[in-house]
Amino acid sequence: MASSPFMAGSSSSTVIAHWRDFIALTKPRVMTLVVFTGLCGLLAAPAHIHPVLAFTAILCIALGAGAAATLNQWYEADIDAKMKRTANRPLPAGRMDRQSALHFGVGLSFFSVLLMGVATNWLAAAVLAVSILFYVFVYTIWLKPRTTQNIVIGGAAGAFPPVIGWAAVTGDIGALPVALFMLTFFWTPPHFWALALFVKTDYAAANIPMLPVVSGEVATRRQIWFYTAIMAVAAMAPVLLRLTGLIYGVVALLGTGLFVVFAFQVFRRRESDSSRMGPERRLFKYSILYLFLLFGAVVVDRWVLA
Ligand code: HEM
Ligand SMILES: CC(C)=CCC/C(C)=C/CC/C(C)=C/COP(=O)(O)OP(=O)(O)O
Repeated sequence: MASSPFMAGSSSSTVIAHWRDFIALTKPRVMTLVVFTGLCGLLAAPAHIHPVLAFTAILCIALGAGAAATLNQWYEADIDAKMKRTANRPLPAGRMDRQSALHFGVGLSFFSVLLMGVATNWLAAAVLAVSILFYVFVYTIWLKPRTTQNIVIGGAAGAFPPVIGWAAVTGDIGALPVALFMLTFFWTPPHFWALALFVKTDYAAANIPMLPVVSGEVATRRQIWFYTAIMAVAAMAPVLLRLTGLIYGVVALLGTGLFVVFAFQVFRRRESDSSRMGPERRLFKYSILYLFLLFGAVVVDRWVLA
């Protein structure tokens, strides 16, 4: 126990971490969807970019998101140690010292933003910087330990990638990436609170004021339903505003319809069901597929109907 590097005297004790632990710090599974939404923002833009520059822009989004995730874990090592889901991460498990994680996170942040600026443009680099800073300072450090609305406001960080992808190609920010930002922004509460309903005890153990812990399950189910309704409007907005075409319209209508059904099942249930496929788990898993589908449809729409 005394050798756990984030505990007493942690910053001076050095553990030689395996490269796999550095990868783990970047939360690669979560980042697949972050990178995908960034890629779709880039591919939906009405401009051409050299494939090498496009690849570099997406790499920068991946590295920036990974840097933000690393700094989140650097800051939260003690919290992660208290939750079953996160206790085996490199820092709480003692496979890496905090200083290495800090250097890695800060270095990657600067590298991703500077490379983005040099390779594409400084607007894309600035938005990337804002999303990293937002995730680390606004969400992780400021809101997460303080308010049940932490993920609503803090979730904005995860909604920036389509804006960054678009800006990397065009040098500006159009109506479509703003609409995609809104979609991801209002998608985040049902995505996260569905999960929080079945890992509630974890957050209670770590003393994090997540909505189900503080306000209870009924209030959480109501809020999931509320944000799903707004998300449904945001999902249909691109086609109603003629920013996308019919392919997106059909995918968004069917996909959102199913989302609404699953969210309603979560809303109607009064007691928790932590079975393998209870409504909360189903909504959480579907939320991920849903965002992949809608963002993919934006690109198919643009390339097929172009
Ligand atoms: C404040 C906002 C968000 C919070 C608090 C949140 C929280 C979580 C948590 C706790 C998990 C469980 C997996 C893990 O242990 O790491 C998860 C999974 C996931 N999240 Fe989110 N999320 C947020 C926003 C996003 C955004 C913006 C995206 C992508 C656009 C995203 C994509 C995913 C994906 C793909 C998974 C599944 C990963 C896997 O398969 O293990 N999340 N999220
Ligand atoms: C380009 C760029 C910087 C993108 C950032 C993307 C971003 C903010 C994604 C948020 C996703 C995420 C893993 C939240 C976890 O919340 P948590 O850290 O509270 O979860 P935990 O309990 O698993 O630590």
